[in-house]
Amino acid sequence: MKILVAEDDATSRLVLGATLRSLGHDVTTVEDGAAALEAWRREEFGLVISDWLMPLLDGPGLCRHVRAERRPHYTYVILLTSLEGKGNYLSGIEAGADDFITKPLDREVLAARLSVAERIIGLHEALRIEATRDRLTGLLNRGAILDELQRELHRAVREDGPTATMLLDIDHFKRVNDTYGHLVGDVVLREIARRLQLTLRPYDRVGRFGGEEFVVLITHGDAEQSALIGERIRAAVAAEPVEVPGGQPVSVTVSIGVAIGQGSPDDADRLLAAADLALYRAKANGRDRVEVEPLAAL
Ligand SMILES: Nc1nc2c(ncn2[C@@H]2O[C@H](COP(=O)(O)OP(=O)(O)OP(=O)(O)O)[C@@H](O)[C@H]2O)c(=O)[nH]1
Repeated sequence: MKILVAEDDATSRLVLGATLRSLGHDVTTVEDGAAALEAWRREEFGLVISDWLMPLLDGPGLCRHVRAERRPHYTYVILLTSLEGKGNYLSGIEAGADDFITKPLDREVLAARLSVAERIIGLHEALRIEATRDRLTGLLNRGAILDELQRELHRAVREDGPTATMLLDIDHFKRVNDTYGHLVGDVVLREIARRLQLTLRPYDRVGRFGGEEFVVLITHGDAEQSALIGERIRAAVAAEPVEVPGGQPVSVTVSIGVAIGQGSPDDADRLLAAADLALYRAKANGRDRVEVEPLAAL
């Protein structure tokens, strides 16, 4: 497990770091709460073990920041304390800590608490996946891809670069359902999702927007590059009919609308509306095609 240790006492820091490493963990140690917060913002840690009293930012203060700044993955926080008394434990929990370990440290107690931490982190992760995935295709669901779009817009603003949003809709999908039945329709949806993932780079994100509509976010996508990617997706879908268990292969095509944004994090709705407009044009112009909508005056 990736663990961040915040402890101002050099000897305790050394001992705790060495013990955690000997238990097989990947450990980063820092000497105060502010450095811990900086490291936590920079990297992903499953677990933070923090001393209570530290210069600059104390353990509960660090907890409050960790809980206030939303991250996709849960961070489990254990506070180290030699302080006694219910009041303190309660204020630590209220600040967002998950558990306490009393100093001086006992290796067996530490190992036991870490296995509880791993169990809880695993449960959080399972819940997160359940809440963000589309059951049928395994892609991000509507809520999750909209969250990703928001993050992508913040990144584009920070880096002062473009970002592209693509809306993709299977052509005449109702006919597929009507002709072959819903189960075959589902096979087609799953196969389109698979081809989309194969065609995209690992850092581009794809989600099911609803029904037979998908969203693709192209990081750093300008108009020219996004049109090329859209074309690659279109061709990958049209290239081969979808194999269906026990039935005839089904030929499908997709229409794609692309919108380019480079403005404010508040542009999600405008970007989606522009991509929808381009998609409408792609449908009106004969389907199985890509249309790009440049975003004017963002
Ligand atoms: N099998 C299956 N079908 C779905 C699912 N979600 C939506 N659909 C179907 O998708 C079809 C969408 O049809 P329409 O919106 O009329 O559009 P279309 O037939 O694709 O035509 P164009 O978009 O104009 O090319 C409907 O028949 C829905 O029942 C799903 O999860 N599984």
